[in-house]
Amino acid sequence: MTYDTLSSDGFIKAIGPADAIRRQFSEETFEERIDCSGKCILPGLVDAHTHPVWAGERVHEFAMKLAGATYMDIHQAGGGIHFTVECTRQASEEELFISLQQRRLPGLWRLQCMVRAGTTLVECKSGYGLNLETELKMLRVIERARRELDIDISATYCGAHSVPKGKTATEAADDIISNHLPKLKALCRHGEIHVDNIDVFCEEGVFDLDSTRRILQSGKEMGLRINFHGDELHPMKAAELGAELGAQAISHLEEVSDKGIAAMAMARCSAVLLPTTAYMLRLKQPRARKMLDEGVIVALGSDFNPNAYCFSMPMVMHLACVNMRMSMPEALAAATINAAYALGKSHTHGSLEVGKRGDLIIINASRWEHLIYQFGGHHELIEYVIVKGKVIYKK
Ligand SMILES: N=CN[C@@H](CCC(=O)O)C(=O)O
Ligand SMILES: [Zn+2]
Repeated sequence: MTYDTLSSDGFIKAIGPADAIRRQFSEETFEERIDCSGKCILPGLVDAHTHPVWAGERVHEFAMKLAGATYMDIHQAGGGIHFTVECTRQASEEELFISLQQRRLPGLWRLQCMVRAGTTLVECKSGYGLNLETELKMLRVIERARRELDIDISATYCGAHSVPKGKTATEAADDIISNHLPKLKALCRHGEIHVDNIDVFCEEGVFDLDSTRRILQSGKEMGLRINFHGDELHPMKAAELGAELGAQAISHLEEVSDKGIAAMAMARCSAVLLPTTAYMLRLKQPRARKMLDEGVIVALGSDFNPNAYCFSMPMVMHLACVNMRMSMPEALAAATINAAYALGKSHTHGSLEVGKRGDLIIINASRWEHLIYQFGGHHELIEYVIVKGKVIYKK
């Protein structure tokens, strides 16, 4: 039996057997009809964690890591996030925007690459400015992308991505709370930018638990959803903190404690797992199975950033299955409805249901599992990417 989905004004109007849909809508005219015989229709993929706005290359660091340097070795030597911060501070707003959407420079057309890999909703973080001026520049670039591009965006303020040179974590937290957040609030109120989530990199040598708590609490008080980096390289009790603060999501969690997992399940705080990073940095894998068994809402993200350079949610799902032992249905749910949950959008995004957004992909395979099974094969498989009923990519 074949099923048709039909969208009107960007929302799914009906789903059902092709014959019934044809009968029901025989009087209607359509902009486009797509014959999907022998193909699969899936919800558009949702990427719950990315850092797509930055300038400067870090390909040289990949070689350093292959030679044995750890993420923190490079960070503490002034590379990593610090290097990207320097380059991003120097880049103009236009240069940063171009890196998101045009093919001008090799390797830099990031959101379009994500769309080609099936992503229809993506979380985008600031966090390579650290000072107010550059954080706002990044948020304006994200806002412009939100208005001008078809891909749907959830915007995250991540001014606490690293402690700026010359400041302690406490001083950086004070600056964020007293200067960044009030400015952000004013700009959001005037509709100049739109920010959905607040993020902190809670990690040994970056933001400690107390500074993380203060920043997240202040963000929450101004109406932002808490969605932060925690328990990645060291156990920080970030999961316990997130559950206590009512966080919507915590990312990474390679080092989460048993108590943290239980607390997240209880608090309905989702875990955004990032298989590319664990793979790239040869970290221990997050305990996806235990999280799933205990009822945590497990989502996936590409973590696209200069450290983990991957646009592709199909590859992320493949890594989640092989390295984190998730089943293919679990990985698909994590890259669609659960990722939408992590962004507070599961009521409108992340599944094909009448009344929800018409965000979908059509793959040229008779079984949907091919999208995960064919590692790196998504360019061949994905024929259409549709956002709000509009074809935004056609192979
Ligand atoms: N862990 C912190 N932030 C990023 C890495 C950012 C960078 O290295 O530029 C992450 O999620 O992996
Ligand atoms: Zn990240």
